[in-house]
Formats: sequence, C-alpha cells, structure tokens
Amino acid sequence: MSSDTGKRNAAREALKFVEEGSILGVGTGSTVNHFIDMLASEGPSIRGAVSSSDASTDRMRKLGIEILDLNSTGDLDLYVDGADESNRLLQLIKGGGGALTREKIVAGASKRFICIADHSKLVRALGEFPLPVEVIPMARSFVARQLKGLGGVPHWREGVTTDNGNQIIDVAGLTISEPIKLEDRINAIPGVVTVGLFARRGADVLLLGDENGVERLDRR
Ligand SMILES: O=C[C@H](O)[C@H](O)[C@H](O)COP(=O)(O)O
Repeated sequence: MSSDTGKRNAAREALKFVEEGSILGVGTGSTVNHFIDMLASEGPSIRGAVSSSDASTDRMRKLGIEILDLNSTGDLDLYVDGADESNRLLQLIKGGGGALTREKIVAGASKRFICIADHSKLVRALGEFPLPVEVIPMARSFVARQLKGLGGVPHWREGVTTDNGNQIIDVAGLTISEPIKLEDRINAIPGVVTVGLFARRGADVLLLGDENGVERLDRR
C-alpha cells in the first residue's frame, strides 16, 4: 500500500541534497509534487529548474520557480524524481504518469539522480508494475505485437497522449530478470520512443519513506 506520509518524508529528505543557487532537474508525479511544494516553501532558493513534464512545469511556475530549457543549461548536478518500482540495484520502472521520455532525458543529463518514493515501491524483482512504453501513434499495434513476442501482455493506455504527442502501451506479465538487456531490446523496436525501464541510468540514491522515517539506499 502506498503511503502519502511516506512520500512526504522521502520528499523532505531530498531537500537536503539541493544546493542554494543551483539548477535542478525535477521529475513528475505525486511524490515529486510534494517535493516541489516543499522546495518552494521551505527549501533553499534555486536559480531554476529543468522540468520533465508540462504538469511539473505548471506547478513550479505557479509557485514562482523559474523553468529553464535543458538546451541552454548544459548538464545538471542533481535530478529528483519518483518511481513506480525500484529494485535494490536502484534500477527503476517509471512512466506510470506518462512522463517517462522527458524523465529519461533529464536523468541522463544529470550527474546525480535522487529517487524519492514511499517504501512500498521497493521490490525484489521489477515487473509487477506494468512496464510503460511510449510509442509513435502509427506504430502502436506493431509495437504491441513485438512486446507480446517478448512474453508480455500489452495494454494500450487509451485516451492518453503524452507531452510529446505520443501514446503509451503498458506491458504486464514480463519477467524482468535482466533489466538492462530488456531495456535495450525494447528500445530497439522501431516506433518505440522510450521504455520506462531505467536500468542503464538508474538512481544513484533511493530515499524510501514510510510513516516512521526514511531509509536511504545508495547505488553500489
Ligand atoms: O510518469 C511518471 C513518473 O515516472 C513518476 O515519477 C512515477 O509514475 C511515480 O509517480 P508517483 O510519485 O505518483 O508514485
């Protein structure tokens, strides 16, 4: 069961990594929303943020946080984002909110990725959460057949269009025993924009909150 107090506790802990005057990469989702609110109300003052979604951009702008373009900032020191699942190697499944592509870009452009989540997101093996895949609309059925061939059960997230104008397929039933191999394999299917497996670029630090506090795991 996901806990809002756990999300808040993890979000508050992440504030400690933010440096005054820095440019911060900011992810998407309910846990990150807590982080954004806390950053604005009790965090250090930052120069601005590179956002991973229109939703986070709107929220930050409303709170007076300046939004910067990744094309003009260069690489970032820090990225803070949530996850749908993490294993103990800090490899992640992301994209439950459909923001996976921009999240992967900002994570890739950041030196350090702090992942914040409530404790229920820590799993022994990735794959219980259906794996999101962003696809070019005309390729949707073709990609779905390919994903079926990998042993998954693809489901079109009908009615959802990503910030990039694409569609999402959620793949259930995958056995993800080799996350890096699967990430490469799915990314190689023509028409796939991004798979929500963050195995090559996982988190560097995972902050897992629950009712009592926060557990920190570091990438080995
Ligand atoms: O596309 C959405 C993102 O990958 C989110 O970071 C992820 O779904 C976790 O969201 P939440 O913090 O709401 O559980």
